[in-house]
Amino acid sequence: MRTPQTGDAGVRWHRVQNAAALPGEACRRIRNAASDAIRQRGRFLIVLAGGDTPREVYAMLRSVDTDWSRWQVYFGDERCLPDDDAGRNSRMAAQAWLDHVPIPHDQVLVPPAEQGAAIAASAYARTLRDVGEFDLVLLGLGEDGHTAGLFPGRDLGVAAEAPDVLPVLDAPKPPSQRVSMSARRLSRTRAVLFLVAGASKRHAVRQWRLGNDIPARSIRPESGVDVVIQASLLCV
Ligand SMILES: O=C1O[C@H](COP(=O)(O)O)[C@@H](O)[C@H](O)[C@H]1O
Repeated sequence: MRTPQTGDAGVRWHRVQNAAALPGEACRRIRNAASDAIRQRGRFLIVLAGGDTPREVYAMLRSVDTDWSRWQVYFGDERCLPDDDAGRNSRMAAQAWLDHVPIPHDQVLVPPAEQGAAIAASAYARTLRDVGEFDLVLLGLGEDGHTAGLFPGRDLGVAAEAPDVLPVLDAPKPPSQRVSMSARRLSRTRAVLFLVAGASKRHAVRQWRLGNDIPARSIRPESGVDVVIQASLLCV
C-alpha cells in the first residue's frame, strides 16, 4: 500500500460528459482490463461494486466478446438480506449481467450475507484466503463518501494486519448489517476503477479532491486509482 497521500494524489479523474456516457466508458475499461489479464495470466479476477451506479455498466458487459470461462468474480461488499432480496448487490449484478453470460457458477463468489455479518465475514475471508492480487476492483462512491461497505467513522481496515473482510453491524445506510472487504484487501489489486455519477455525490467528490478523509480515500493500490466521473461533479 502507498504511504500517506495529500489531496487527491494518486487519483486519475476521467470525465464523461454526463451520467448516460458513464457505462460505455466503464465497459470499455473493464473489457480492456479483462483482455490484458487473460492474455498475460490466463484469467481475470474482478471485484464488483454494488448500488445503482454500476447497473447499466453490468447490462452493457453482457455483450462483451470475451472468454467468460476465464472470469472469476468477487464482491467488494454485500448487504445482509435474504439471498433473493432485490437489495442484494449480488442479485443486482446477476439480473443485470451475470445470469446472462456463461461464467461457470463456481467462479462467481458471493459473500453468504444472508447468514448475518459476522458469519458471512468469516466465510468470505476463507473464500479469499488463497486468492492473490485482484486484476480489477470496481467501486462506487456514496453521498457520505463511503465505498463498498466502508462508512465514515467506522473501521475501514487500512492497517497492515486488518482482516480481508469486515463485518459491518451499524451502517448508517440501510441495511445496517453488511459485509465488506477491508480497505487493505481492496487495495491489493492491479487496478481500481471508481464509477461516480449523480448530483448527490457532489459533496463527497469535493471532500475527496480536497484531501479530506472520506472512506474512498482509503483505497490506495500501488498503481493509484482511476475514477470515471460525470464531468459536472468536477466543477466545484
Ligand atoms: O450501499 C452501497 O453504496 C455504494 C454506492 O452506491 P450507489 O447506489 O450510490 O452507486 C456502493 O458502491 C456499494 O457497493 C453499495 O453496497
